[in-house]
Amino acid sequence: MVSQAVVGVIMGSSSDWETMKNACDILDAMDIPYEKKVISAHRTPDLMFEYAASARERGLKVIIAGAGGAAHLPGMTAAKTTLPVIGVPVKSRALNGIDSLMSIVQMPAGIPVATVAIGDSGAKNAGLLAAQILSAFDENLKNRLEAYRESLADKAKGSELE
Ligand SMILES: Nc1c(C(=O)O)ncn1[C@@H]1O[C@H](COP(=O)(O)O)[C@@H](O)[C@H]1O
Repeated sequence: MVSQAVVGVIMGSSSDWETMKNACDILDAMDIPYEKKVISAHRTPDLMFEYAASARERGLKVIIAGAGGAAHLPGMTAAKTTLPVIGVPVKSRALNGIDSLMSIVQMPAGIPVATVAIGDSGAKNAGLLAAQILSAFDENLKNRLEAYRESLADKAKGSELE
């Protein structure tokens, strides 16, 4: 049986997948059911509106939205839902993702997007943030997150320098 998705991972283009895969890898590792889709505020605006407007009633709890360049997807998604939206600035070819970051982070007061860092690490942290939000209501997930943190600490303590 496929579990009901609680996280929606959306991205402006299939070219964002290499970055956004990092968020999905974390969700897989944390055993969190999610769905992933290409949705664009620019190229498929009606689909974007419909997706965001129906997200809560379809059972989603958090949305992770990644986009590059003129990255309107996270903010426009946030405008159409009161679910938490985590924005991932995808590294753009022309401006290295600074454009994506500025587009996503500078939301007007009232419509927040929780913005992470540019690129792969940001996407990974978006997955972790989604997990941490859900863990406020899920003891087992909290335990998995604690085990993950312990593995990070063990790795750091085991670091060898030349
Ligand atoms: N920023 C957006 C939006 C949006 O914000 O709605 N839709 C697509 N894009 C971005 O355009 C970049 C180039 O896309 P292509 O590689 O398809 O040309 C991608 O990083 C995508 O997120």
